Amino acid sequence: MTDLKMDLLYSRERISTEITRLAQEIDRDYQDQEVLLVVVLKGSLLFAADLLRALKVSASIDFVRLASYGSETQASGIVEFRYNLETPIRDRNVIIVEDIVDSGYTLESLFNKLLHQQPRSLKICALLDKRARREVDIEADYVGITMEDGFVVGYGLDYNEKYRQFADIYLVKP
Ligand SMILES: O=P(O)(O)OC[C@H]1O[C@H](OP(=O)(O)OP(=O)(O)O)[C@H](O)[C@@H]1O
Ligand code: HPA
Ligand SMILES: [Mg+2]
Repeated sequence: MTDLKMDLLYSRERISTEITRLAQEIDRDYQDQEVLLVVVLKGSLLFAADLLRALKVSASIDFVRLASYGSETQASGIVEFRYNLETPIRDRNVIIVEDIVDSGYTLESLFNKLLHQQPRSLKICALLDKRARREVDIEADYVGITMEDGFVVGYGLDYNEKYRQFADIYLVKP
């Protein structure tokens, strides 16, 4: 049961189709190389698991925990690093895995931090791209779905820590 009003926006089938395509693009770009997926917890958990399973290229995985939204639907602009990578990324092909790019603050701070550690390459793979709300100049290299404005939940995305468990993505009604 939910206490928010919401409409189905992207079905599990649509999500799966986009992830298959993203994995094909990554496989093509990194033929005969290895990649390290840097997964931004918590929201990207389900996306990263499905993307990892869809990849054919040799892939490792590590995690960072960033948070800026808390119980709000607007970016606070303050990105908190709650825990960090275990893996040294120097000379690695790093792909940041994000569930959603919204204001861009989260990705901007992570991207700059990782860039300082001198990876061989650094790319961004985002399931959802909400361009309407962008406040900083950052773009994902691999984008699942470019969406309209609106707050979404499900498939890892939360409102106040709830609804991450839904297999589909829903648009919260205002
Ligand atoms: O582009 P931005 O405006 O920075 O928003 C995107 C980020 O916000 C959400 O994380 P949140 O802070 O809610 O943490 P969570 O992943 O634990 O839910 C989302 O999962 C992205 O990481
Ligand atoms: O639309 C959203 N839903 C959930 N979390 C988010 N973090 C940024 N934008 C969103
Ligand atoms: Mg959140």
